[in-house]
Order: sequence, then structure tokens, then C-alpha cells
Amino acid sequence: MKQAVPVHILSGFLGSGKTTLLTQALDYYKESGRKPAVLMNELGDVNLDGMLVEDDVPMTEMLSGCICCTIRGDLGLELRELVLEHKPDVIFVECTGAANPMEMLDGVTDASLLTELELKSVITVVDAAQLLERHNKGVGKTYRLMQEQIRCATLLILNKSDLVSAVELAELQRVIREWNPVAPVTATVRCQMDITEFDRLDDAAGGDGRLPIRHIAEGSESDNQERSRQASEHDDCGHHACSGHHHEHHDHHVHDDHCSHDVHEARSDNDNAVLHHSHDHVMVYTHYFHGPVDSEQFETLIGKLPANVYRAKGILRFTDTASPFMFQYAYREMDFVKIAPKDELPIVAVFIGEHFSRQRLAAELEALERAAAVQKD
Ligand SMILES: Nc1nc2c(ncn2[C@@H]2O[C@H](COP(=O)(O)OP(=O)(O)OP(=O)(O)O)[C@@H](O)[C@H]2O)c(=O)[nH]1
Repeated sequence: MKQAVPVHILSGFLGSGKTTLLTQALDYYKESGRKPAVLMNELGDVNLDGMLVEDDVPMTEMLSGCICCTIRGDLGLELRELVLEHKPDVIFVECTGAANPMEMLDGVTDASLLTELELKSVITVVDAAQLLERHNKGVGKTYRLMQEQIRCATLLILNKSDLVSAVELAELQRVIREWNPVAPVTATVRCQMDITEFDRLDDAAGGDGRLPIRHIAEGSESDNQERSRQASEHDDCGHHACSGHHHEHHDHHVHDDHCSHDVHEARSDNDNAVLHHSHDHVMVYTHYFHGPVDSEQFETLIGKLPANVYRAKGILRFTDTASPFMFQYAYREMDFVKIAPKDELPIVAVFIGEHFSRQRLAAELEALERAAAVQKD
């Protein structure tokens, strides 16, 4: 009998390390002579993470929306096409950090009706420092989304453990255990884990109860009450209403409608502002640059970003360097890596956060562009 293609969902809040884990997993499969494929979903309209996936890995991009709501209907077809066209040995689905993993899980299992796929794991990458900060506050939609992502996981990677103390790490492990007593938890730095774990996950028989649906459905009474409370608090999209919220497929049309109201094109206030997508409370601002900017001025601007811009990434050209750079920013940590792209790339930066002023950010970036243009003249 033909083997169903194993699928792994990579979940986890923005900037937690999903792509870092993905690239390691892809290398592992390739080195062992197998063919991985990737379906990547981004809130913005450019896939910067996709650049970190090598060209020999078949990849489908679903941009400008979150698979868990606006474009979920396409997921099955995209997965089917990946399988028919590339015949991969394994598929990784990387969700946007704002995705509700239960909806994703629904989407992939629906897709398995169209194609021979088998969902093998939901891996949630947790940003230790972020979880600690949000746990200490103990409230907020992001905190609850992180909670849901942890609850829905079959494997938990407690990443960025270099950014917390040993005592804090132990406390986080205790908290995670409370929310999800079933999934194994591995503390990592840069998602360095025993990557052969994927072989075990791929070989595990389907329907053996290792997928999370069961333990969520069987959660304790108090857990269930808490989850229903959260579900009822949340918006019509139900993004955070993971458990006890297992929709019938037709419900999604209703959700799609609600969600699509959140997506606005915003060319009116700024030429460069191509997409303003509000995914529930999460906002995205994509800025296309007209030319290179000064690297120091850019770093200064990023260093002064308000705390509610918690993630940014981009491809940048600087007036004072020859090669372009891939830029990453996650919760106050900045990273610039030289790249040598084969094709012409846009100069672009994507900013993700909550309730920040896109206008102000756009104006600041434009000021950098103007300063660079004046310098050039
Ligand atoms: N300090 C520290 N940084 C890390 C660690 N793991 C990843 N990073 C950095 O965190 C940033 C985000 O990592 P990604 O792997 O792109 O995170 P992601 O979850 O794919 O991000 P989104 O696609 O935006 O949701 C990058 O700059 C990484 O280099 C870690 O363990 N410690």
C-alpha cells in the first residue's frame, strides 16, 4: 500500500524559532536522502523566511493571510498540489505565529481527505523569554494564544532558553506541564535538538492518540471552563478559541467573512504601505524601500522601536555596505546576515506587533530614505 505523506505542523508565536527549527529539519531529511517539502504561511505579502529554505526544497507559499482563517480553504488544494507535483517524503507546514494551531490541525486533516497525507505532529516552538514575560503579567491575548499553541502541541520546543535563568526555565517547564501534561518538552538554544526525533514521529502509527485532539477534549473540568471562557471572550474569527471550538467546515465561511474585514489595503496614507493586515490583535506593516538606507541610522531606528512592535524582518540594502542583508528582529534582539541572492530582490521590511502606529513607522522609514537620497546627491 502507498504510504501517506507525513505532515508536521510547526506552530509557535512570532519569532519563537520555527524557521530556525525548519531549516535544521530540512537539512536532516536531505542529508538522509529524503525529499522534504514546505508549505509556508505568512501574514505579510512577502515570504522572507522562505529565503532561508534552499532552492532544492519544493515550497508553496500562502501569503497575505493566515491559513487558520482567511485562506484555510486553499490549504487542502495547496497540499495536494505539492504532493502530486513533487512527491515529497515529508511536508512541513509553517504557520504564521498568530495562527490558532487547532484550526491548522483541522485544515491539514481536512486536506488528508483530498490527498494521502497523515498529520504526524504539531510542534510548538515556545519563546522562553516571551512566555516568561507574558506569564508574569498573566493576561493578554498574546499570552492566551501562546497557551493555546502549547495546549495543542504534540511536541514542545522550549526555545531561546539562553535568554532566561535556570530557575526561570524550570518554572516555565512547570507552567507548560500544567497546560499540556502529554507532549514531551525539550529546552533548546536555537532549536538544537535530537533531530532524529522526526524519524520517530514519522514512524508513529496514526490515530494512536498522540495527536492533541484527544487530550484537549479530555482536559480537566476547570481547564475546559477556562477555555470556554476564553473562547467566548474572543473575536468572531475565533482565532484564540482553540479548544471546545472545533468547527464544522461550513462555519469557516462565516469566519472568513469576519476575518476578511480585518485586512485592509492601505495605499491611501502611504505609497510604500502595501498591506496592512490586522490578524485579530496582531498587525503587520510592510515597507518597500525605494533605495538603500544608512545602516547605522537603520539600526538606531530599530533599536528605538516601541515595545509593541515585537517582530521585524527584511531584506535591506545599505548605502555603506556592498552586499544586501537579511535582517531579523525579535523582541529587542537584532540580527543582520549578509546574503548573496541569485535574483533581484525587493528592499523590504515587515513589522509585526500590536496596536503600533504604522503611519509613524512609515514616516520614520521614509525619512531614512530621504536622508540617504540627499547623501547620494
Ligand atoms: N537568543 C536566541 N535567539 C534565537 C534562538 N532561536 C532563534 N533565534 C533568533 O530569533 C529570531 C527569530 O527566529 P525564527 O526562526 O525566524 O523565528 P520564527 O518563529 O520563524 O519567526 P516568524 O516566522 O516571524 O514567526 C532570529 O533572529 C533567530 O536567529 C535562541 O534560542 N536564542
